[in-house]
This record gives sequence, structure tokens and C-alpha cells, in this order.
Amino acid sequence: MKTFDALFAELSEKARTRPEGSGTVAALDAGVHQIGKKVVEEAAEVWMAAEYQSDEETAEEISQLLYHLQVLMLARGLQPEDVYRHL
Ligand SMILES: N=c1c2ncn([C@@H]3O[C@H](COP(=O)(O)OP(=O)(O)OP(=O)(O)O)[C@@H](O)[C@H]3O)c2ncn1[C@@H]1O[C@H](COP(=O)(O)O)[C@@H](O)[C@H]1O
Repeated sequence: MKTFDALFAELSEKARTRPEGSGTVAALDAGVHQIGKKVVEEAAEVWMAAEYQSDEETAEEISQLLYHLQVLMLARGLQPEDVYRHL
């Protein structure tokens, strides 16, 4: 099972090596504005799932929000520790 830190390490490697077909690379190339819109969209989907859908669907939407937040972190050059220190 993948953890937050394991996904972040994987995405960091994708950003570094820029493999063909990577959605992460495409998102990073699209920039902070587009990534931010995706974060907002996924956050709304989390909200809707939590109100009207199953636990499984809600968990899946949360995973997608975490993914897009990590892409935003990469776009801004932030490490997990930069976030953790505020928790
Ligand atoms: N965990 C994720 C992940 N979660 C969400 N997403 C993206 O978020 C989208 C989900 O959003 P929606 O449900 O709104 O689907 P959608 O509206 O059809 O999406 P779009 O049309 O906006 O792309 C997916 O299509 C993916 O593009 C993810 N993309 C990648 N990962 C993981 O990230 C890693 C690297 O992925 P690549 O960079 O693509 O190789 C891999 O381990 C992947 O499993």
C-alpha cells in the first residue's frame, strides 16, 4: 500500500526524469494555475462524496486530492517537511 511519502518520492522522480506519458509531468508543465484549479475541483468532489457517496468513494476522492496537492507542492518546490512543520 502506497503512503503519502512514498507517492511524493515517486512523483519527485517523475518530475526529475520526465518519463513519456506521465500525467504528473503534463500537470507540472501546465503550471500552478491549472494545478490549483484541479485541487479545487478535487476538493469539491471530496465534499460531495462525503455527503452523498460511500466510504470507499470518499476515500478514493481523498486520494485524488492528496495526489493533486502533491503535484502542487512539487510545482512550488515544497517538500513534505515544509508542510509537516505546520501540523
Ligand atoms: N495517484 C494518482 C492520481 N490520483 C489522481 N490522479 C489524476 O487525477 C485524475 C482524477 O481526476 P477525475 O476523477 O476528476 O478524472 P478526470 O476528470 O477524468 O481527470 P482529467 O480529465 O482532469 O485528467 C486522474 O485522471 C489522474 O489524472 C492521479 N494521477 C496519478 N496518480 C499516481 O501518480 C503516480 C504517477 O503517475 P504518472 O505521472 O501519471 O505516471 C502513479 O503512481 C499514479 O498512480
